[in-house]
Formats: sequence, structure tokens, C-alpha cells
Amino acid sequence: MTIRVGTRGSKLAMAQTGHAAEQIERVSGEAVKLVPITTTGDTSSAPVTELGVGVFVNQLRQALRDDEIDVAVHSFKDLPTAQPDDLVIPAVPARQDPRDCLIASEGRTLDDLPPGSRIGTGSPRRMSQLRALDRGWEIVPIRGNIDSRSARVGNDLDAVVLAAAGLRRVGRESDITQSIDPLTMLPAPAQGALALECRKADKTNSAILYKLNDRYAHFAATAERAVLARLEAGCTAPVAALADTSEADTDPEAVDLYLRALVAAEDGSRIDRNSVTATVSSPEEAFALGTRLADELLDGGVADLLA
Ligand SMILES: NCc1[nH]cc(CCC(=O)O)c1CC(=O)O
Repeated sequence: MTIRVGTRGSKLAMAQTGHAAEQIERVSGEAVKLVPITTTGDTSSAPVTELGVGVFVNQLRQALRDDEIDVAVHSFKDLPTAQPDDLVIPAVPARQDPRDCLIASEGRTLDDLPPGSRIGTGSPRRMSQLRALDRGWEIVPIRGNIDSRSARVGNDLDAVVLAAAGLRRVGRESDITQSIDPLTMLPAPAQGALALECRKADKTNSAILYKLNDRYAHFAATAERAVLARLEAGCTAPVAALADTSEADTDPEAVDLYLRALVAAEDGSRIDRNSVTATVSSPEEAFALGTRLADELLDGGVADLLA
């Protein structure tokens, strides 16, 4: 049996899928083959907010359904919150650094950037948190792959904000001039986590993938994405969530979660924040925690910000 692992053609996707494929090979003892799949998200240069939710995902999922591949490797933060009935995610492997980071010219950090600095990002979540700092920066909408974004630093931009995990996966970690504290910029739900997906009916590969599941990453990403699901917001919404995890001393199977979330006005004029802690022993409990936090945010009136 050869396990066919589908990947988008971008450098980031190839890098993270290659790494996941090695792990699948290790735990399964089977041969693994990478199958490149081109998605609309890769071939179009339109903003993600126009292309719509799930653009990077649908073609990979179709390839699973058409039996062209056995496993799809996704950046978990790019997945819509509704899981299709015919597909499962048996594994969320150990998470990379979930933080956003800055790549700035001359090694600068956010503190060093004067008013008028041009900072590039395509994410409404990042834009609104940058604007909320009220430092007089010009926030410039950008798209494209990691290399083309970071190449603009020192040219038409003073800095860009990107996910640390993506930079590390493509080997550009050394470009980072600041890992931004989540107090300053809270990351996207499930940022830095991968989701390994297969057909639900495929019990063999489900069992293989499950060996790569990391309980901490799984519970954290589940809680964070539950916030998004409850708010009925997509991956481009100005919603951020991050769960810190630690082993619970009561029960070796349980995980202590400290879950923070925020919803921002796109112009940065308002950010509603909330947090909650709990000990959870199952994905269902992690999901319930995220739902509860979202409900508290809704009680505080965040629906105005999501309209
Ligand atoms: N939206 C694109 C995307 N999807 C996943 C990552 C980075 C890797 C990750 O968060 O797992 C990125 C790039 C970025 O946000 O900088």
C-alpha cells in the first residue's frame, strides 16, 4: 500500500506536507507519495476576502473524495469550521509557534516603527489589531506567498506581519525581527497547527493518522475554532483566539486550557476581549469551552462587530 498525500503546490504547502508525509511514513511503515493539487487560491491573485472561505481547501477535499489521494494536509486555520460528513481529521500534530511575527527592515520591532511606517498584511484580524495600537502606521493590504510578501520589506513596505509557523516551515525563520506577544496581537484560531484529513470510511488511514495526533494541539485548536464557529465567522474575520495548554495535575489524560479570544472592529476603534480557563479531557469539552467563551463575547455585544 502506498499512502498518497495531497498537497497544494505552494512552497509553504509543499514544506508542511513533506514534513507530515515523513511522519506518516514513520508511523505507518508504508511508502508515501506526494501528489500536488492546484487550487484556485494558488492560481488567483484576488484577495482572500473576495475568493471566499475554503478556497485553499475545496480542491484538496475533492481529490480525497475522488480517491486521487488518501490524506490531505491543511493549515488548520484555513479550514472552514463546518466539517463535511464524509471526511474526518484524525490528527492535529504537535503545534508550531502560534504567534504572528514581524519582518521589518534593519531588524526593527513594532516599537521601533515611527508614524507613517507602511506595514503590509492581508488579514483583517491583523489589520485591526495593528490599527488599534494607534501608532499612525499605514496598513497596506497585501497578498501572495511568503517569499513575495517578505521581499517587499525594504522596498515599498517597512514591515510585514506573517505567521511564525509558516516562516519556520519554509526555512525563513531568520527573517523574523519580532515574535509579537499575543497580548499585542492575538493569532488566528488554530494558527500554527496542521490538520491531517482523510475519508471517514477509510479506517486504515484514520488509524494511521491518529498516531500523529497531539492531545495539546488538538484540544487547543478545537477550543479556538469553536469560538469562530459560534460567532459564525470565517477565516478572514477579525476574530482571534489562542489557547495556552499545560498538563493537568489531576489527571494525566487531561489538559489545562487558558483560552483567550477577541473580536475587533476593522478600523481598530474597538476590540472586545475575553478569556476562560478549564481542565478538559476530550475534544467535546474543548469545543464546549470555546462555545462558552464565544457566548460571553456575544453577551458583550460583539455581534455589532461581525455584521
Ligand atoms: N492564510 C494563509 C496561511 N495559512 C497558514 C499560514 C501559516 C501557517 C499556519 O498558520 O499554520 C498562512 C500564512 C500566514 O498567515 O502568514
